[in-house]
Amino acid sequence: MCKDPLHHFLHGLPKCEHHVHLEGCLTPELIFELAAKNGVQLPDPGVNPAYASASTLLERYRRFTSLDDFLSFYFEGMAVLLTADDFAELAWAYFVKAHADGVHHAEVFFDPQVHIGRGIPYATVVEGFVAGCRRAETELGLTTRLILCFVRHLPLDSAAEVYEAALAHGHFEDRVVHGLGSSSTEVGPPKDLFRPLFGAAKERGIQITAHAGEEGDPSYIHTALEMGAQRIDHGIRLAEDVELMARVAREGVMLTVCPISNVQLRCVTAVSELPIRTFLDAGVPFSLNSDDPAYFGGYILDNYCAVQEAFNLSVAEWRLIAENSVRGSWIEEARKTELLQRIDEHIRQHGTLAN
Ligand SMILES: Nc1ncnc2[nH]cnc12
Ligand SMILES: [Zn+2]
Repeated sequence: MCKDPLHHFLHGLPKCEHHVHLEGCLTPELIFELAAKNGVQLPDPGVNPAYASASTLLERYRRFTSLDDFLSFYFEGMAVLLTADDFAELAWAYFVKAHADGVHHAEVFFDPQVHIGRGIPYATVVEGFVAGCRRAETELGLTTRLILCFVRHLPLDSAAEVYEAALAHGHFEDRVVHGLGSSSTEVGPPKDLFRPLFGAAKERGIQITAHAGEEGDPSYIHTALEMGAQRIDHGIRLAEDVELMARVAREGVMLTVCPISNVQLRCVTAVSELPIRTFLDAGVPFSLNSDDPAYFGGYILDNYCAVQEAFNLSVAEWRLIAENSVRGSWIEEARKTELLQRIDEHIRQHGTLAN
């Protein structure tokens, strides 16, 4: 728990999370547990000593050197997920944590291409994650949205295959899958790799978001917007291009910022280096998120607290962040109104105590 006097206020502040990878909620304990249950061979600790135990794996997670260094563990870890129940258990574990942190609405990413690549059918992955979402809605009162991420380290054909699978199952029409994203390694693959798929999706009215400007320079953000992205995941390097930043503010494009992730992956050396103040001053809407909480050692409330400790924001600024998180969510107007009222009530009850 953080020491800031605003901790209690931040805990109860109604939150929306828009940037969390369900596979990034796989803790070392669950990796070892599922590997044993499913008879999956983890990497040989003789070759990679990090895999000696759950605690050595966790220690290794504190020493990521880059996005790609993290991704190698992230893609290795998810190999233990085999059955629909495994995916459901993973999603449920995240929602329980998120609910305890004051999340009311969660939009969650998943990477079907990677699971298909290791022989798990698309339908099994979605069945499990949807079961976790439905349980969170029924038992915790959350609203949830599943966002299918294309991964940039695999060929366009494999992204097209999952897009076709989602279409064939009617998952966009039925709102089982609410939108598309793109993630994985940033600098290297063509910036506009998913242009044909995003173009086709846009014509069908499917929502689009894209990881950009995490390690890559602002031109990655520019390209993502040009391809139809309505939100930008991370986007921290936007502050390096004042003109583009003014456009993002003018168009109300929300950034889904992940402060602890950015420190853990060495995009910045401390949360205080993030352009939070710059974005507030420029009118750029953003939400605060956990990205891959099991790997980075912090869920959403830890991220809110880290920002508070670094920037000492006012209650009015927290109101703006919370309200923008609602406005940038892919939910119906009635749900937005309800969440905005909850924020208002929380601030009227606890805001003056926090000041
Ligand atoms: N931080 C991140 N950036 C890009 N792809 C990811 N996949 C999971 N976490 C990611
Ligand atoms: Zn991410």
